Amino acid sequence: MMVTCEQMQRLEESAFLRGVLAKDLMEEAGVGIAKVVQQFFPQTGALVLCLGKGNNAGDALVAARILKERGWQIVVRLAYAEKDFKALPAAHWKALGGEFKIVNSLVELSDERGSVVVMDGLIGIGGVGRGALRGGLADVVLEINALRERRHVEVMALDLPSGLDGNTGVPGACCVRADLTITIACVKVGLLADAAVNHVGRLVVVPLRELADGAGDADAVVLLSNRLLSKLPRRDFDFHKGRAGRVGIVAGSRGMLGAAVLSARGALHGGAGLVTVYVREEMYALLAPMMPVEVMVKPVPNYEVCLEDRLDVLVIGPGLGRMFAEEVRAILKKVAVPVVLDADGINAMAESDARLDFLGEVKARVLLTPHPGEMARLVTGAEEWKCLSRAELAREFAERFPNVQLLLKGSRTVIAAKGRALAFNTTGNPGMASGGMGDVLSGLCGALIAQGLDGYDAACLGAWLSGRSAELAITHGEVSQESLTAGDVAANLGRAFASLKALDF
Ligand SMILES: NC(=O)C1=CN([C@@H]2O[C@H](COP(=O)(O)OP(=O)(O)OC[C@H]3O[C@@H](n4cnc5c(N)ncnc54)[C@H](OP(=O)(O)O)[C@@H]3O)[C@@H](O)[C@H]2O)[C@@H](O)CC1
Ligand SMILES: Nc1ncnc2c1ncn2[C@@H]1O[C@H](COP(=O)(O)OP(=O)(O)O)[C@@H](O)[C@H]1O
Ligand SMILES: [K+]
Repeated sequence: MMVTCEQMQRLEESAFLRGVLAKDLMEEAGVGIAKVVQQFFPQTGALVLCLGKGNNAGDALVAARILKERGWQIVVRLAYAEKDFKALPAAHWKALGGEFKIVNSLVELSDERGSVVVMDGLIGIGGVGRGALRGGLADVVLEINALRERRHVEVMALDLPSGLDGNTGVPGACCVRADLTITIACVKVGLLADAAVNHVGRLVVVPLRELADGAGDADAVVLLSNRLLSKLPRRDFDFHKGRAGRVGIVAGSRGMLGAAVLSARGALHGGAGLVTVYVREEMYALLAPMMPVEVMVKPVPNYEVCLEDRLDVLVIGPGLGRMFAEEVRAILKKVAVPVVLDADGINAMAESDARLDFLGEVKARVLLTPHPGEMARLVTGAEEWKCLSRAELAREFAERFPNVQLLLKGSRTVIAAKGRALAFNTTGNPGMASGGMGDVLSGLCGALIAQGLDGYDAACLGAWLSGRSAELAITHGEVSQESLTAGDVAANLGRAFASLKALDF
């Protein structure tokens, strides 16, 4: 459920009227935040608490109390004097005990060695409608952003990045740039605005039992493991490869053969029963040795031949090049099974004279997976869509093409289909900004469709899993955001499935 800050405050007020205690909510929030920290930062280090005077600071203090017991070194930067704390955070300030360091400025941490994680507990929904940050809060925000930029510390914002308008998502002049935002109970609408993305970063929701339902936008959801897991088919003991599904892949061309390999790896590690990659005869000798041995590589004189095979889904486009556009369009006119249309598959349509009308005439269900550049090519000329946000564009597009499910890629991937809630992915990191990530995703989505999911569910699950895989490659593997490759994402999909089943954040 997505809420405005005012709706969130009303939810809290009605919980208090039912007898729920603010201190219990804060304890539950803090326990959840500590779990999130342990998931994303399995190695302990220095935890720098940046505290305002309200309950947002209280959440941070509860989490810090727990993390201190688990071995984190606590450092505190106060935006106000200690005496200014409201009652609840004041109590948790006392409970934190001694044994921590107070700094007057975060500049003091510029040369701190080891892992440093900053927690922004400056201000949450209490800042709504109060204008730009002032005084001590503004000073600390500037210090956080400077430390993040120069010292490469990780910044976690609690509930909202301080300085962000939680309703519109517009960042104020002083606004925390977080790598991770841990929002409490419900997602505040502003967190999903296009303007907010570089301040929010990875979005995590810590649920609170007593604030679970209520008013808000039910036509939009964020993708969370607890909702996604039920979409993943549970395998019977006598499951076999035929039931796991047959994925056909039309991908790769001279200069871009690796795209076919990455897509096939996405399909294999996504659980497909049988994966067949179709390759032009003249490329066969080059591509076949590059493929994982589990993949069937079929030389064809023309890609339309794939229509003769028994398949459950056809993935078309990764690294296909522009010279087979006619064949792609011919396949789309005849294909009966669901299609995942990516990259040059999308370009093949964008280049046709009919463009969007062509898409409307395709009989099969099509999961379209454009990145923003491919999307722009596809809707060129559709003037009415020029000024829309990513979410609005996805919604309008899905409304116009009922046979299409849209996965619009980006740091905040959105998924839309007619009659379904607009879904915002939460996982992934800037390490994914390198070639081939989308190729893995296309094969992964294909595998999920082959296992019986519809295109919308496959897109939701595929986006979450590929982003989570990128995260796990960094937290549990030997790579950094800089060194992460699409191959790492394919290789870590098993960890991502395990993480989904563990109901990780
Ligand atoms: N209620 C609960 O039980 C639960 C609450 N929860 C948590 O509490 C958070 C809300 O806490 P909150 O209401 O205490 O407000 P919070 O955001 O900490 O700060 C408000 C303070 O900031 C100040 N201030 C405001 N604007 C300013 C400006 N522009 N520039 C400078 N200062 C400004 C203002 O000071 P004033 O100006 O009034 O003196 C005020 O004292 C919520 O986001 C969530 O994290 C969860 O644990 C769930 C249970
Ligand atoms: N900063 C980021 N945060 C999260 N996910 C990202 C980020 N950058 C890229 N991605 C994801 O990586 C993938 C890139 O896909 P795409 O651009 O099609 O790659 P390619 O065409 O090279 O295979 C998409 O799933 C996208 O959502
Ligand atoms: K905050």
